[in-house]
Amino acid sequence: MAATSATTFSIGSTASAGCKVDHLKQSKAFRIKFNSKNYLRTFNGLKSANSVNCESVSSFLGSESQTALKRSYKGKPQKQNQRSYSYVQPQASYKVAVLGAAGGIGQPLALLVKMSPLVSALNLYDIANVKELRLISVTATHPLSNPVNSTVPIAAEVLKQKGVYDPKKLFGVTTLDVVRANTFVAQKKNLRLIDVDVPVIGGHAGITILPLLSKTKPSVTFTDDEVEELTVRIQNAGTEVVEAKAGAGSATLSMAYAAARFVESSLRALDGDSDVYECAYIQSDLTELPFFASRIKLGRNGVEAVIGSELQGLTEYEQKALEALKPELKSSIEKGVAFVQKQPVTA
Ligand SMILES: NC(=O)c1ccc[n+]([C@@H]2O[C@H](COP(=O)([O-])OP(=O)(O)OC[C@H]3O[C@@H](n4cnc5c(N)ncnc54)[C@H](O)[C@@H]3O)[C@@H](O)[C@H]2O)c1
Ligand SMILES: O=C(O)C[C@H](O)C(=O)O
Repeated sequence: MAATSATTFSIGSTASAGCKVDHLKQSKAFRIKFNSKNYLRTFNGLKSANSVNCESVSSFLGSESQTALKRSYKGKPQKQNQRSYSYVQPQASYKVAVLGAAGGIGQPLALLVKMSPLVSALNLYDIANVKELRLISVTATHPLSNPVNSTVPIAAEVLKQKGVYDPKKLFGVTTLDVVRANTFVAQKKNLRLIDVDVPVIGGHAGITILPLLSKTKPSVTFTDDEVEELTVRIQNAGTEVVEAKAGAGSATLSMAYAAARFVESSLRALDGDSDVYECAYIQSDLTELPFFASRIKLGRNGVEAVIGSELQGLTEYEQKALEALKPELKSSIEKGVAFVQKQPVTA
């Protein structure tokens, strides 16, 4: 298997999940190992919404019928007296690597990932304060480094050059936009945060972040002013933090939370949970753009299906915003691809 250098496409914090076998050579500098013996509650605080209501999906694998997917969305039958949380027997068998682990996001992310009962070993990599760099190979990667709209196409091009690109296993982490959308809507409508689910599509910068407020669960009515105010706040939330920190960096703890949630979802999918959905920025044919964030179904092999139904029946405001974001997202994607093409090819 071709080895991918940690330095090749991690310009910040990246969590690579899914190595059940010993693919990841551990850094001498950091290694944490632990085991879970007992039944533990699922990592509920990080669990994304499930039971997606959708009318159409485009399947990555091309084999699932709509009916089969709809059946899977209904979730597992609830046993009588079953409590609202579920139990898992932790396998504690997955290795996770955090690249950029010494950074503002990497440090709290490592702590949160360590809490997952599905993780048996956490390998932390950084170029800061280590004596030795090692090559690692990865089975799935989650770049969250900005600008995500370009770094994902960059990662795709680099992986293509190395002959190891699998579009089903490359995700740009946009979970923070969903976390923010859920939080702001819950505050505005006086709802319990855990009940709120707002899909966010497009990309991860400014107007390319498009929260689909009309698809909010539970069903909520917004005035036009509320839609405008919430949409703009969600789109500018990253800048809000950057400005509040006044030059001392961007969102760290909220991003660590969001990334840990995405890692947990990926591990649950790898472990066979058939009811795992997240929004992520991926190679996509949902629109004319080659990369696009939308809700996806995660499975053992990465992206199992793209949930296209959420792009149907948009409000006029959302439809206009979708058309408006496309040129900007297209330009960011093209910049990413051009950036790689200008680099000398390395072995
Ligand atoms: N996707 C999102 O929603 C989102 C949200 C917030 C921040 N971000 C982005 O996440 C990235 C990281 O943010 P941060 O606050 O943790 O930054 P940071 O500068 O505190 O940490 C980055 C770490 O990565 C390390 N690093 C750099 N190059 C490396 C390499 N080649 N291999 C291994 N480690 C390397 C650095 O030494 C540093 O410790 C930034 O690009 C930021 O813009 C994304
Ligand atoms: O890192 C940034 O520039 C902002 C970040 O992407 C965020 O959404 O908080």
